[in-house]
Amino acid sequence: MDAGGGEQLSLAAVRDQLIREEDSIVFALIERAKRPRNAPAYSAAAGCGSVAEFFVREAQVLHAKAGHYQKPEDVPFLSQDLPPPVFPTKGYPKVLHPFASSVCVNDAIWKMYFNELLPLFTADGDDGNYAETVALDFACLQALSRRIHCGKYVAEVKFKDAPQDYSPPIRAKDNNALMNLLTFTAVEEKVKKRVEKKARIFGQNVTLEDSVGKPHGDTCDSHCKVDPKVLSKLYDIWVMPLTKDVEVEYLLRRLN
Ligand SMILES: C=C(O[C@@H]1C=C(C(=O)O)C=C[C@H]1O)C(=O)O
Repeated sequence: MDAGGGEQLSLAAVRDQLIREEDSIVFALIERAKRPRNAPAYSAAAGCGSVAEFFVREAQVLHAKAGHYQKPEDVPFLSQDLPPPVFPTKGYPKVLHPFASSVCVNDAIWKMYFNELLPLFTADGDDGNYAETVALDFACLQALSRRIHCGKYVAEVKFKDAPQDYSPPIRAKDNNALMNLLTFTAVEEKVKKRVEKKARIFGQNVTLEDSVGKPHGDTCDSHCKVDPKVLSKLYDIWVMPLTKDVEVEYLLRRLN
């Protein structure tokens, strides 16, 4: 994470990075929405997995060889053993507890994405473009996973800022108390509103005839490439809760 790459890891810097990750998620969903659902890409073929599983496994091998998956927020899907990088990698400052690399909620992200989210923002249908479709899915999965696993940095900063508050529930393994401590409802409300607005702005059709001062409200949402409400729902019921699960998971091991 860029915010984790500098000398000072601060909550403001990590939150700035999360805001930047929103752009990647909104754009990835907009790209995927170009294609219909294309359900056959997700059903297992005889003897092997689906096109989507095949693509993700093979793409991750290539990414790993190129030097990806070295940072704690870059976590592969499908519990895959990956090859080492072919080229020397720069390394990253070790600002997190060593256990950070084993905190992973990608199984939940995978299920959420294919079972719940995809039907909300893709049109019914099958245009046969499965290779392109699963490449777009991979981009969505990676963007979501990266954002959610940045929760490790959030947790580290919160712990460092108030070890006296976090240490007792960590020692007591009190998940609920930790969840309450790390939750900032006002911040979450802003996040939901901002991603909805980003979907509205990034997903509009841009034409040279656009009139200045045209309203960008709910009235034009039906023309957006991804329904802005889907973005706020995605963050509300999946992205933020999973980020907080990562935070709790990280904190529970912070004193080991
Ligand atoms: C990530 C944070 O922790 C929690 C999760 C949030 C999120 O996923 O956007 C926002 C606020 C907090 O409830 C944070 O405090 O910034």
